[in-house]
Parts: sequence; C-alpha cells; structure tokens
Amino acid sequence: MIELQGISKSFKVAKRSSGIGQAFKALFAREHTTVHALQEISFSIGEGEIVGYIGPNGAGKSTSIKVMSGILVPDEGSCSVMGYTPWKDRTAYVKNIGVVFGQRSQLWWDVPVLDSFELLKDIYRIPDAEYRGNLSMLTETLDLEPILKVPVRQLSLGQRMRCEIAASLLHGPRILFLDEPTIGLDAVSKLAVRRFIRTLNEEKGVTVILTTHDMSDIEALAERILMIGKGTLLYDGTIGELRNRFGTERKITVDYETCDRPLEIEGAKTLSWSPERAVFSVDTGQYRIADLISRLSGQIELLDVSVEAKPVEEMIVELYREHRI
Ligand SMILES: Nc1ncnc2c1ncn2[C@@H]1O[C@H](COP(=O)(O)OP(=O)(O)OP(=O)(O)O)[C@@H](O)[C@H]1O
Repeated sequence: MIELQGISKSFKVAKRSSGIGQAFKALFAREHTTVHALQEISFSIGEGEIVGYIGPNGAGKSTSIKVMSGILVPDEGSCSVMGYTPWKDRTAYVKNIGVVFGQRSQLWWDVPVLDSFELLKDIYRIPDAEYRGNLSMLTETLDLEPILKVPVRQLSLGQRMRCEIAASLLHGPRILFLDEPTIGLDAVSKLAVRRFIRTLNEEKGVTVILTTHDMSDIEALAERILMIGKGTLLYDGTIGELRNRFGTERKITVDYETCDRPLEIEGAKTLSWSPERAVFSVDTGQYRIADLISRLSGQIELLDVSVEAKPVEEMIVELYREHRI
C-alpha cells in the first residue's frame, strides 16, 4: 500500500552569526548549512497495518509524513502510496488519505466545529449521503455531539484533537497519517483516542502510520515499529521481535502476609526481599512462570503476583543508545 524507495530530503538553512558586525556581513554574503533530514529511506507498509514511526527529536519523522502525504517533494527516491506519487497527483491522492498533525490545526479557529466540517465537505467534494454517514459515525464514536456547535478556539485540547481526527476522516480515507495525535492529552482523552484508532483499524481496515514520543501509544496500538534516527531508518520489526532482542527476562513481584525468611525458588534470582514482598527475576526462555508461581504458592500464601517485561520505553531508549542517536 505504501512503498518508499531511497527517499532523501535536505534543507538549506541560513547560518546565524552573533554580533552586529557578523549580522551586517550576512546581509551581503549569507552562509548556509545543509540539514540532511532524510537519507535513503526505504520501507513498505501493507494494507491494514498500524505502524509506529518513532525516533528522537529532529530524527526526520514529520518530514517523512510530509513526503508521504504529498506536502513535501523529496530530493531523491520514489514513493508510491496506493499507486499514487503523493506530490504529483495531489488532488486525486488526498481523497485517499487523512492527516492529523497534533501540533497544528486543520480546523477554522473562529467558527463552530460543524462549519469547519461543512467546509471540508466542499473542499473534498464529499457526496451528501457519504458525508452524513461518516459524520454520524464519527460524532457517535468520538462523542462529538456536545461540541459540534462550539467554536474551535473554545475547545479543550482533548476535545479539539477528537475534532481534528474526525475532520481527517470525513471523506473516508483508506490511510491515516497521525503525527503526535496524543500530545498534551490527559489519560482519559489518550485512552479515548487510542480506542478509536484501534476500532477504525479493526472495523474499517484503515491503515495507520503513527508518530509519537509516547511509547504507551506504541505499545497500545502498533504491532510494527519503524525507527528513524538522524534521517536514517535504523529498525523495522514487531514489538515481539524487539522484546526477544532484549531477552526473555521477566520480573515477578509477589506480596504475601508475612514471611520471616527470604524465599528461594529454583530458576528465579531474588532481586529484593522484605517480610511482605519479594521481587524475582526469571529467564522465561528456561523456566515457565506458571511453574514458579505454583512452587511459590506451595511455600507461602500469596496475596498478589505481578509479572513485568522490560517496558517498551526502556527498550527504545536502549535502541537509541545502541545507535548513538
Ligand atoms: N522546513 C524546514 N527547514 C529547515 N530544516 C527543517 C525543516 N523541516 C525540518 N527540518 C530539519 O530536518 C530535521 C528533521 O526534522 P523533522 O521535523 O522531520 O523531525 P522529527 O523527527 O519530526 O522531530 P520531532 O520529534 O522533534 O518533531 C531537523 O533537523 C529539522 O530541523
């Protein structure tokens, strides 16, 4: 559905010098530097996938989204999305995609949300019946009824984001590009946005490309991760593969009434112990967690047990460190 082959994009940026003398000189001979935002990026994404596109600040994520959505023309390489070259066949192409930039609005600030939607209906030339069907589905699933008549500038960030997502889907696109859609949202709004994206993907088969710095977004939504750093693609794999790459260690925390001696279980290394709680580390490649818990419960009455893998956030930080980005 999406195919990028050797995409590169550079920006020429004017050098800023300090001091009045330097600024005067720059009026006549401005110096430039080149920022290589994307360097020979290649990947393909299949229909119905949800892909997490991650990387540290300035890695090239937004530039990639802009190339894929046809806003930017790359210097080199080819990009085909549903058979279109995004920056060439723009008018026909944008009917097939939805784009949300979390940091920027596509809604008109001073008019009620519904008026913005009507304008988008005209811009995208959405047939009446299709518009009404999509609007009613989006109003219900994103709980927009109470805010449809409110001007955008009066909305909270969470309310606005739900409207932005609806706006990007009014024309029923097959692909949705989301650039930091949960930035600044509270926990409840984040969960609502994630639930909606998941349902959209499962029920309508919409392909989703999601950039975010929030690794819990990635964990909740993306099966596959593309990681970019300094303009280069550094990792392409599933979260499961990432977990295996970082080992099969799991942390087991057990709570019990009281126990006056450290518990010892074959196959588990004790990380910490107190009369009410013990924490073990287990290699699940060698020992089954169920066996360890059953051995523990044979020794002591357990009140609570939790099993944790290394958080995705930590794995990603290690991956960034490995690649020195
Ligand atoms: N219009 C532009 N003019 C000059 N430089 C740009 C422009 N757009 C992006 N860049 C540079 O290209 C590089 C990649 O930027 P990009 O916005 O794609 O990163 P990002 O991964 O989305 O970062 P962030 O997570 O901070 O949003 C950065 O060094 C940025 O300064």
